[in-house]
Amino acid sequence: MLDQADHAAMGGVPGLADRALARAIAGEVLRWLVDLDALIDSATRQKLAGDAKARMVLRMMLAQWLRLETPPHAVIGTGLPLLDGGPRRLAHGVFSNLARQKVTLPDVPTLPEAVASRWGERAPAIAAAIARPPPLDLALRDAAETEQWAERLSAIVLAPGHLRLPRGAPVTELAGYKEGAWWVQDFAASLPARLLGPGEGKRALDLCAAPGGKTLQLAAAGWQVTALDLSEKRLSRLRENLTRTGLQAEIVQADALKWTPEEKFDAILLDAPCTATGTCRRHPDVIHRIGPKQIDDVADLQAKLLDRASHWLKPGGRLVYAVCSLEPEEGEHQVVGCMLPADPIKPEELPATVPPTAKGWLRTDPGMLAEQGGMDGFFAARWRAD
Ligand SMILES: C[S@@+](CC[C@H](N)C(=O)[O-])C[C@H]1O[C@@H](n2cnc3c(N)ncnc32)[C@H](O)[C@@H]1O
Repeated sequence: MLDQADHAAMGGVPGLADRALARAIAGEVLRWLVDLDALIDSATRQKLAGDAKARMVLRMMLAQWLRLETPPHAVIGTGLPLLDGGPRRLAHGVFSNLARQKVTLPDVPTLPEAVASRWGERAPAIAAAIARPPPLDLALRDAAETEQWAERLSAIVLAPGHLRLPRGAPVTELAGYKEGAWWVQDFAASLPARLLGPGEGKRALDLCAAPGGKTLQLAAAGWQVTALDLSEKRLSRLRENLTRTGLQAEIVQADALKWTPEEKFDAILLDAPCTATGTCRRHPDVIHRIGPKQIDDVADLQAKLLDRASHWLKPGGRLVYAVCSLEPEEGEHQVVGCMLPADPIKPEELPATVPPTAKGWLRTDPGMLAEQGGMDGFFAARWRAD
């Protein structure tokens, strides 16, 4: 969602540096929204409406000063003109008052109450992970070259085939980008495809495949991949990724709720559409945008997709269901509805830093791997057809 808004909003912003700054301000406002609003409310006699333009501009000004370390006079110079013909004096007074008091933000962003109660005891670690944008993770086309690429890119190794670089690295200028030696993929997002093992030329369906991080992984692991997605626009990114990496997959644009395969598969990866709350470090808009209604709607779609996919396996074939969501309704609750025999994940199938749960599922949280910059929240489970 933030990416879509970004695309629409950036139309009138010339220059890469200005766009990066606008994106950084939006990201910081979304991460620290509750705390920024508390500061604004502490300095106004009458509470500003939630959607008042003065509040919006003050949030941006405070985020620039408190998070992006822009000096107050520069913030005033760029922020107040946004309120020309409006409550400019009010905003000036509020900002100057807070700057004089040298207010600060807490170490960890405060989550909206409903979100904190939804995430329960996991909430503090997730909130801490939201405080900073995440580092850059790369999945390698050839895991045997892990050490070599780690050295070339000055990266740390998270697991065979997966590297981490500091955030802000210019992706298209990094060694190996042009020749397609790697693609950008959060470490947690790389785990579900690992659960299908090597392909040895057998057929895999990547259901809900675009923009294709997991298609690339499956193809690189030797699967003969059919990549299906509803969105032609997102599939065009999958095509670009295949071209850049020199990997291959058959691409199908279709609605998985209507499509039926002509032949069954040895493996299916259903990376279902979800609320994506597990990506809150990168997309902090999900903290404010997702609530029970969005969770219910998507859980309904996930159940239908899982049911359909469970009929498309050859005997002995394996199905992995995955979502980048932190919500049990999309993960733990969802999988109990699948009628196939469970195929619990074994510890030796995953990197030691992310062991499976007692039930043999995968559950990651943004608060895991905290020292190295966290990871997306993912859930995955696996079944094997009789
Ligand atoms: C979580 S994303 C997939 C990410 C992808 N697996 C990857 O690793 O890059 C979910 C995808 O489901 C697709 N989708 C949603 N509803 C669908 C449907 N009814 N049939 C097929 N694809 C659908 C969306 O277009 C979106 O690309």
